[in-house]
This record gives sequence, C-alpha cells and structure tokens, in this order.
Amino acid sequence: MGTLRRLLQAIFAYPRQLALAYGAMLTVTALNLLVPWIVRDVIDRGLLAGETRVLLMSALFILGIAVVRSAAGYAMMFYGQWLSFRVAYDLRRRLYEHLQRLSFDFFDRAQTGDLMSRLTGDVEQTQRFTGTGLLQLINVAILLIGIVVVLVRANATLALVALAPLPVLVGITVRLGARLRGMSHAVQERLGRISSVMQESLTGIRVVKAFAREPYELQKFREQNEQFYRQRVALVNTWANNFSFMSFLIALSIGLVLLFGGRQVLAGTMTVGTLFAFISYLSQLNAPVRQLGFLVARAADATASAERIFEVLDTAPTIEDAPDARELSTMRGEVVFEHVSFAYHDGVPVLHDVSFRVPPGRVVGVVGPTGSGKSTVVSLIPRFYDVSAGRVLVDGYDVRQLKLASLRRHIGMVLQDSFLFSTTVRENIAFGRPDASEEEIIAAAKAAAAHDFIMELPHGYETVLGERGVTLSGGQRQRIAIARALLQDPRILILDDSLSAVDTETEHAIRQALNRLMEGRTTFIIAQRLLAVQHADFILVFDEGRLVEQGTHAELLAKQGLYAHMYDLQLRAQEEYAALSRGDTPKHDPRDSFGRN
Ligand SMILES: Nc1ncnc2c1ncn2[C@@H]1O[C@H](COP(=O)(O)OP(=O)(O)OP(=O)(O)O)[C@@H](O)[C@H]1O
Repeated sequence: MGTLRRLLQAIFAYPRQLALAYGAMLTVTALNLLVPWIVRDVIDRGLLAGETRVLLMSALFILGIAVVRSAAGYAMMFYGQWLSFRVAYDLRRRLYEHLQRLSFDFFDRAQTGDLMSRLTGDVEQTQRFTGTGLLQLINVAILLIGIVVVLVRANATLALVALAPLPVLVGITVRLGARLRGMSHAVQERLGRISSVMQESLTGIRVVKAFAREPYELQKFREQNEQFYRQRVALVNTWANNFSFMSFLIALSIGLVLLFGGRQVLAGTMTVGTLFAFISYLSQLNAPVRQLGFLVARAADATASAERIFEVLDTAPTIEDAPDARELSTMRGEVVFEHVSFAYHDGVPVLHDVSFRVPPGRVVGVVGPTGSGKSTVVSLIPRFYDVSAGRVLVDGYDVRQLKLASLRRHIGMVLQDSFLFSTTVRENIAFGRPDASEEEIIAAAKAAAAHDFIMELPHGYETVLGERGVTLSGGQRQRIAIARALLQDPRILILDDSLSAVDTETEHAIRQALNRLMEGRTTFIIAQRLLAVQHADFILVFDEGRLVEQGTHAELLAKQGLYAHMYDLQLRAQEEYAALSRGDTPKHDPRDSFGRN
C-alpha cells in the first residue's frame, strides 16, 4: 500500500492536469450514464406513446451529448497520457539523480544491467499505469457505482437480481490484484537479471571471444530469457482466465435481467424502456469490466516496478556531507592516517591499524604484494569509503568534516583501469575542468606525454573516442587519464599503478614531466615496479592490510625486510633476464623468484 501511496503522490504533484483528466473522465462517464435513460424515454414516451417531439428532442440531446463527450474524451486522453509521461519523467530524473549521489559501496554491490533495467523497464511499467491505466481503473469503479445507483433507483428488486454477481466480481478483482503483484515483481526482477547478463557479456565481449565462451554466455542468457518468458506467460494466463470469467459474469447478469425483468414487463409492472435501459447499462459495463483484469494487471506491474524504483530511492548514500561540513577552498596537501582500520561492505577487514603522515608536497611510494590493500588506502583519502576505525586527515581535518566536492576537487586520481567517455579527446582531458583553456589542455597533454600521439589522431584533440576508448591503446588511454588528472591541478595526486600500461621509454618521459609537476603536490604512486618509486621521498610498504615498513629506498634496503626482499626479487629477475639474453646460465636458482621466503 505504501508503494501505491507514493506513486499516487507523484501524480498529485500535478493537481491542475489531474483535475482536468479526472474532470473530463467524470464528464464522459456521467454522459454515458445519461444515454440509456434518454433511450428509455424514446421507447416509452416516443415510440410506445407516439410522441414524435420526444424523438426529435432526444435525437438532438444525444447529438449534444456526443459533441461534449468527444471534447471531454480528448481532454481525458491527453491529460491522462500527459500525467503518464510526466510522472515517468520525474521518476527517471529522481532515480538518476539519486544514483549519482549514491556512494561507491552501493555500486560495488549493484549490477549495472539491473540498474539500467530499473531506469528503463521499471519506469516504463509505472508509466503505463500512472496516467491512463489508473484513470481507466477509476473510470470502471465510478461506472460500476453509477450504474448500481441508477439501477437501484429505477427498480430496486430487479437491480438486486442484476447485480447479484457483482460481489463475486469485486472479490475476484481484489484477489487477482494481490496475486498479480507478486508475479509482476518476480517478472521485473527477472528482467533486471537478463539486463545484467546482457550488460556483462557485452561489456566483457572481448574476454568472451578470446576464450571462445560464446556458447556459455548464450546459454546463460537463454536460461534467463526462457524463465522470463515463462513467468510472463504465467502472468498473462492468470489475468486472461479472470478476463473470461468477468465477461461471463456480465452475460449472466444480462440473462437474469431478461428472465426476471421480462416477466415484470409482461406483468405490466415495468416499462419496456426501463428493461431496455437495464440491459443497456449492463452492456455498458461489459467492455470496462473485461478490461478490469488487464487494468489490475497493469496496476500490479506498476506497483511492483515502483517498489524496485523506490528501493533504490530509499537507499541512503553512505558517504554524504555532514550538516556542518567545511568547504576547503585551498589545500596544502598534508595527509595523515591515524590508526585506520577498514572493511568493505562484506565486513572482511582489509586494513588494520594503519598510521602514517605525509607532509605537503612529498612524493610517497606505496608498494606491497597484490591484494595487500594499496588501492584501498588511497581510496580513503578522497573519502570514497569511510573508515571503520581511526581517522583520515587532510590538512588537519578529518575528511568526514569536509565538503566532499571541495575535498575531491583538490585530488587528482589516475586509476588502474582508466575509463574514457565516448566523446572527444579534448572533452575527456577537460572532464574535471570543463572551463579549461586550449593552452591548459595542451600543456596537460604534453606533461602526460600524450600530445604527440593525439596530434597524430585523425582529428587531433577533436577525435571522438569509441566506447571505453577502444580506438586507443592501453598506454594511450592511460596517458589521457593522466592529462585529465593533471589539468585539475590537484594538491594531491594519486597514481594507482598508472604507469604499468606504458613502455619504459614513455614511462621515463611521463616521469620526467611528472617530476616537474609533482613539485608542490603530495603525490601517491602505487607501483608494482619498485624502480618507479625508488626516488620517492619515502615509501610505504603494505602486507596483508598492514603497514609493515616505511622509509626511503635506501633505509628500506638497509632494513632487509619485505621491501628489500621484493627489490631483490625484481632486480634479480632483471639480471637473470639480461643474463639469459646474453646466453649465460642463470646465477640463481630461478625457483627463488617465486614465493617470498
Ligand atoms: N570494492 C571492494 N569490495 C570488497 N572487497 C574489496 C573491494 N576492493 C578490494 N577489495 C578487497 O580488499 C583487499 C585489498 O585490495 P586492494 O585493491 O586495496 O589491494 P592492492 O594492494 O591495491 O592490490 P593490487 O596491487 O592487486 O591492485 C583485497 O582482498 C580485495 O579483494
């Protein structure tokens, strides 16, 4: 009921259009109720009593009714549809705006395909009902009530007979609604799953093809599609069954009226006109009542879909500005971790009691075996997630006390997998600062060693990149992402394994440029290759979520700990490679290169 109420609230946001649509509908219904009454007069007073004036007046009256009814019919259709589209527009907008506000942890769990399906399919389902569907449903209800009133007033006993099947009709409708709603919810959930399967296999199409797993992906899709089809058929079967039964109830009603009313006419206790009016009214119910099953199914679809929409809308962002959050207009770039522990939504601890301090403008290397928590550590600085315990401080402020937008404005990030938008190179670079000048964009591209290859693209900076920037190589994409981060002129620069996708020569060129650019910025460099961080001011070494060592390259080597060991392995691998390419036999047992101790 809550869902339906909220859906109605969305419609009540437009009282003028609502009044016009429902006013028009009431007019149409009232006029429809008048017609059999006029025909009754035509029969009883015109035809049977031979008054031609009644015939003429009635004809004119019915014509007048037809004119007004078509005008009202237009208003009802137009504003009904208008409400449908407007409410859908609002829901889509609210949903999308809310998705933009939701935090990383929501997207870690959500499936893109399912979200897409909520944004499109579910909004569509509610759209079909909120305007015209609901209007028709209420129309049927009013018509039913109107007919009951008119019939009871005309002939109470016959009305009782004629309307005897009515409670059954209402009972069936209510039960049908409840049943269909559950089924509709399952159908929409299934549609969400189909979208997820499709989205994932299309996004990962290169992997699918590389492993020749098309049959498996097809099978996965086929199963979901098949289930969806079956659920839909079951749903239609449920309401179509009721649909026939409702028609049967109306026919039964007409039969009863003919049987009992006919006798009353023969006995002279009722006029032919009244009998005709009775049958007319009941026939008028035929089409709407047959529609009832369909409309109730629509209502069920709509509420089930609205539930899925409200479910997202009711998810509160976990990361939001505190009410008294501070705006950080300038940043020095000091980063402090105080006893930070952290777990993702699954609750598995990923960081344990991590403490370090980076003074402004320093270059920090972050190293450690894969999965040791390096990316997680840096993701806490722009507050992608909140710590489970401890504090992350930027310029002395707990990041939870700062306005998110102002905090993130001063932080430039280049992630492992750089996402580029399917727009021009220029817009991709200027993503964080759409107002940047031509010179600034080119300067950033030059600093990221991207300018030269951009100039070789068919339209230079105006070249439109394909989806996910497929027309570029991994290294080229990475360099555009670096330019994008640099253009933001951040106080804190985070490079998460950003140089792994470029060759050594390009890496050298970028590093030279970065050396200049890193001046005055606090820079975190996450790297697999230790060579990439050996000139850092200091290096943080992580292992299994703990900060196990920190110091300069020389200090860490002297410590003979994890860092020295990792360095030794990498250097040794290089030496061996060089030796092998010279044709020497390896100095060390190559098995040493695997495993840490
Ligand atoms: N979004 C997430 N949700 C749940 N767990 C996650 C998430 N991201 C990472 N993890 C887990 O947290 C741990 C640390 O991952 P993290 O990516 O920080 O390591 P890393 O040192 O950066 O690894 P790599 O060098 O391979 O990038 C891993 O066990 C990983 O499975």
